[in-house]
This record gives sequence, structure tokens and C-alpha cells, in this order.
Amino acid sequence: MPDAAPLLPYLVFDFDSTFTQVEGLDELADIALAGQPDRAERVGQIKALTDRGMAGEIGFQESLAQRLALLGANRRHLAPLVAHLQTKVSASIRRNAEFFRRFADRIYVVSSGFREFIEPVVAEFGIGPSHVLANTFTFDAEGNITGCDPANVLSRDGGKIRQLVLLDLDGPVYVLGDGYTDYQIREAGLAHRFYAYTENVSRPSVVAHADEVLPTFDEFLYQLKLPMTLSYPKNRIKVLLLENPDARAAELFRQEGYQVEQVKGALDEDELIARIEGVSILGIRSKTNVTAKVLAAANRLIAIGAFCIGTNQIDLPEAMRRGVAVFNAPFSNTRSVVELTLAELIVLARRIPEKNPKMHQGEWDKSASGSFEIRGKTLGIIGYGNIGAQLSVVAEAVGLKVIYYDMAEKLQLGNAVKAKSLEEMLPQADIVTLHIDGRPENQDFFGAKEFALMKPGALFINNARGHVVDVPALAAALRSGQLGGAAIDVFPYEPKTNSESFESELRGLPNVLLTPHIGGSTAEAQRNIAEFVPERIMEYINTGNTQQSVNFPNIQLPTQQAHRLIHIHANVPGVLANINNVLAQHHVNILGQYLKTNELIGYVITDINREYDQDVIQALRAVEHTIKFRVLY
Ligand SMILES: NC(=O)c1ccc[n+]([C@@H]2O[C@H](COP(=O)([O-])OP(=O)(O)OC[C@H]3O[C@@H](n4cnc5c(N)ncnc54)[C@H](O)[C@@H]3O)[C@@H](O)[C@H]2O)c1
Ligand SMILES: O=C(O)[C@H](O)COP(=O)(O)O
Repeated sequence: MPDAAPLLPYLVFDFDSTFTQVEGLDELADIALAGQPDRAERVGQIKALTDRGMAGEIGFQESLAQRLALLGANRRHLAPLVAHLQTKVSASIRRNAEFFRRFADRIYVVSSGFREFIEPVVAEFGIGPSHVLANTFTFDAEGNITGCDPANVLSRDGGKIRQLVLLDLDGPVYVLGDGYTDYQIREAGLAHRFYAYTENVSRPSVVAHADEVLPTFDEFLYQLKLPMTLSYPKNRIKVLLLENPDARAAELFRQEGYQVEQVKGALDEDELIARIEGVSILGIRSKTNVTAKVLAAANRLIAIGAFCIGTNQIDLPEAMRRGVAVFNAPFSNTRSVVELTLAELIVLARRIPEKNPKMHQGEWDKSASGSFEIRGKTLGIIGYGNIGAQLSVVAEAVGLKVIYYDMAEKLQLGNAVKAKSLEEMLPQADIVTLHIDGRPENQDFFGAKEFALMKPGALFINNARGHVVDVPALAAALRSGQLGGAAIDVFPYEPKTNSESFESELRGLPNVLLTPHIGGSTAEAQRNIAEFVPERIMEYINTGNTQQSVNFPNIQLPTQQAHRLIHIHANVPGVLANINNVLAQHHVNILGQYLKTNELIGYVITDINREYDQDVIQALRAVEHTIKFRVLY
């Protein structure tokens, strides 16, 4: 942020689990006890004592004395400890190292830890020895650590309070720490505010006493309008994940610093409207409908992740109009659907859906009637997209002839033959499988007329979308024997959760294999999706890159040079000129500019010099037809 900072209050930082992610003494124990048979046990005891001390359950002096006795450390262990701690500085503190260097004279590190390892770690952040107040070790002649200097006030109970009295700081004091002893400074009236620092550890007894809770240091800088490395604290980005995507998705978002909330099943429109306020990223699968009403209630939504292939459940044009980018996983479960389809066509050809339940009921119905090999038969694939095309290759490999129909021109794979129409294809196919997408125009795409065109006794598979098939017509074709069997994975209405029952007139029909929309439900597919979608969304949030968004103009951006202005606007003439006029009026130097539009929106990325007046940001927000505007740095 280019603005000059106001005069800063004194910031008193705790070190262990605040400045660094870990407790120095615990790490020292781990290094010192390496190779010893009771290492795990003693490190565990030390960690338990640290926690009890931090939570205020035992006095500091008692906790320290017991930990030092267990430690068995020597001076030679300190250098590796420091090297280790330097890699363990809290991420948001490391990110804002520039802030520490710039305001080092207002920052103190007050810790019950030890100067020997704190000083070298904070020195890298411009904090000198006089601003480090900590204990010091005592050593014997062999360099073994024997204890701590008893004359140091920090070695005693209430040490931080005494230290602050001795410091006698002239001006407001803010304390940032994860421990109860940090709060006690505020309790004693020696600090004006206490910030519970929870980036590494969150202790309920400490959080309960805090004036504010800081999930990261960015949040502190943001609240106080101080210069920071990020344009917006990531902890303020709320993610709502519905329909149980693989746990990896939440893990990736959390690693990025976002807040993640999860709901196991789908939500209906009203339920989603009640949950969507304040949500920046919504993650769904095929069952949650993101309607215009939901989008209207979504006051902070930046992106929607469809953790699946289909995006027909999202009002894409409305999302676009509101500047919400939608991403999906277009190929992560393709193979899974292909494998299921292949299995189904063999299973149907052998009438397994009838034979399997009979066996479970004790009935031995051995017969070849109505069963056939798939070798040499003709498979009709409708929709020769990612799934249809891959199925075509696999089907030929097991001896099927393939004929396909697609409304778009497609690359013909292997020996597959293109049909010009359904009328041409359907009478030739022994098995027909649907792989078209779920766009609204495909409602009831396949009905009585199409079933009548199929060969009598042919098989039918729908693993695409439920609403593309007229289900009563399908049921009639099965009952009449026009169809010899069907495998159906998708339905016009599907239960929102596993506790809701499945209702369909297809239940109980002969040679019908019904599956609960599991085409993409494999460990491999779900894991792939859970990585692919968060990566696209985080890339969009961090760089503005819209590559593979399903509703935004796709721009693959070069690496950001300085500050990046991201402007989404209604696609009407003159907006780019107005943006550039604002920049020219404020003497802002443009380093690079990228524009792409589609039928509804324009997406302009402008990289500019770091030096600019904050007014320019307000002026850009006010440009007519702006939908969303943000600055990245
Ligand atoms: N059952 C499951 O769990 C599961 C898993 C993944 C995908 N799907 C669904 O499978 C379908 C196909 O997925 P994909 O990744 O292959 O999609 P895709 O977009 O790559 O392919 C769809 C193809 O259908 C064609 N098409 C659309 N409407 C058509 C029409 N009316 N007539 C002829 N051709 C038409 C398109 O031109 C395109 O080539 C989608 O509906 C998707 O939602 C289901
Ligand atoms: O669109 C898809 O990828 C499939 O329909 C799978 O949807 P699901 O993630 O809800 O199982």
C-alpha cells in the first residue's frame, strides 16, 4: 500500500508460536535429544509443560524449570536451532518483513524464551538486540545448558509485566501474542490492546481475553491501515464448500490462509441464500443450483468452483453480469465416467441387473436368453466431447464398432464413424449412450420419438444429466420391451443428501441398472478435482488469471510486475478509454494492459507503477459500468 503510515503504537511481540510457528525450547529439545531412545517421550513432556504454561495452568517459573531439566541441551545445539527457527518464522510475518524493517524502532520482542536463539532470528527483520527482551541460558564448563539467569525478570512469574514496567514506553502499547502471559501485560494496565495471535496456535483461554483475534499479521496491518505486502488479508476470504468435495480442497484453501466452512450435502435456494452473505468463494458439485436469486444475495462472491464437470446448475450469464468467475474441473473425472459406461454396457448385455438380485434371494436362473457379447456390436455415442471421445477409443479397444453424433464438428478418433443425425444413428446402434452436456436447451433431448427409432431390444445408457431424458418415455420403452435394458446414473431430481430417499418410476423395471450419480465418484477423480479447482480459483484471486474459467473471458496473464488493477465491467463501448483517462489524469504509468471481452463483460488488467495516489483507486471504482474492481499487489 503506497500511503505513508501514521505514527505506530509500540508493538510488543511474543516470539514462540507468534513470531515463529513453533516453541523454541520444544525445537531445542528435539535437536538436543536426537538419537536418544527416550527422545519422543521427553519432547512430549516438554511440549505438554509448554502448553500448560502458555494456557496459564501452571506458573511460568515452574514450567520453565521442569522443561530445562528435561532438555539435556548444549551450546553446540544452538546454531542448528537458530537455522531451523529461521525457516519457521510465521508466514504472514515473513511476508511483511519490510514492515518490520521500516518500523523496527517501534517494535519490541518480549519473550520468556531465550535471547540466544531469538536475537539472530529477529535480526533479519531489522530488530536489534536492544529491542529483544528475553531470558538468557546459563552453561557449565562443557557448554551444557544448566538453567537460566535468575537475575533476569523474565525468568520469574509475572516477568513480562515487570519487563514492561522497566521498559516504560512512552505512548500506546499493543501486545501481540499467543500466550496468557502476553494477555497479562494488558490486564496489568501496561498495554492498551491485546491481540491474540492465532496464526500458529489458538488457545481458548487466551482468545477469550483478547481485544482482537489475529489469524495473521496481515489482519493487524489491514485493521490499522498500515503498509502491508498483500492487498487484502487472506484470512478475510471465506470459502463455503457444499456437497462434500474431497478433503484436499479444504486443505488447500486453508493452506492459502482462507477461512473454510463446509456443509455435507447440497443446499436449496433459500438455505443457500441464508448462508451466502460474506462468502467470497462458493464450492459446489452437481446438485446445488446457483440461481440469480442466490447470486443477488451473494454480496462478496468472487468465484464459484464447480467441483465437477457440469456447470448447468449455475446461472452462468448472471454470474458473469455480477462479475463472479466460475471454474470447473473439465477433465478430472472423464476417465471415471468412461470406465463406468464400459462396465455398464457389458453388465446390461449380460442382464446382470436381473440376475444379481435373484442370486441374493436364492434363485438360480442360469440362461443365455437375451444375453450377448459386445464384440462386433455397434455403440452409438451421442455427444462426442471429452467423455464421448474417450469412450470411443476404449470401446473400439474391446471390439465395439462406434458411431457418434455431435451437434459440433469433432475430431473423428480411430475408426469411429460420424452420423449426421440421430435419425441416421439410432436405427444402427445396439447400445446408445448419452454424453451431451446439460445446457437448458437439452431438456428432454431424448424422448419417445428417439426411443422408437432405436433397434428393438437395444440398450440405453444415460450418464450425462437427468433432465436430458424424458423419464416417463424411457420407462414406457423399457416396459414395452422396445429397450432391452438401461443404465441410468443421473435423474431430473436427485436426493440432496444420502439420508433422502430416491424416488423414480424406473425403480423395479427389468434389466435396469440404477446408480446414485456416481459416474465421477472415484478416489482418483475426486482427488484430482479437489486440487484442480482450488488451484484455478487461487490463481484467479492472486493474479487475475482467468484461464479455464467457464464464464469469463480467458486471459493467461504474464507475471505481475508491480500493482495490478483488475477491472470487470459491462461490455459497452468506451469503458477502456475511461479507465485510461483516469490513469492519465492521475499521471499513472501503465506497464502493461490486457483486455478481453465476451458478449456480456469486459475484463481489463492493468499493471501500473507502485507509486500512485489512493484517489486513483476511488476514481477507477467510479468508472461508469464497473461491475467489480480490485487491486493486487
Ligand atoms: N454421471 C456423472 O457423474 C458425470 C460425470 C462427469 C460428467 N458428467 C456429464 O457428462 C456430460 C458430458 O461431459 P463432457 O465432459 O464430455 O462434456 P463436453 O462438453 O466435453 O461434451 C459434450 C458434448 O456434447 C455435445 N452436445 C451438446 N448438446 C448436444 C446436442 N443437443 N446434440 C448433439 N451434441 C450435443 C457438445 O457439442 C459436446 O461435444 C455432461 O453433461 C456432464 O455434466 C456426468
Ligand atoms: O458434472 C460432473 O462432473 C458429474 O455430474 C459429477 O457430479 P458430482 O460431483 O455431483 O458427483
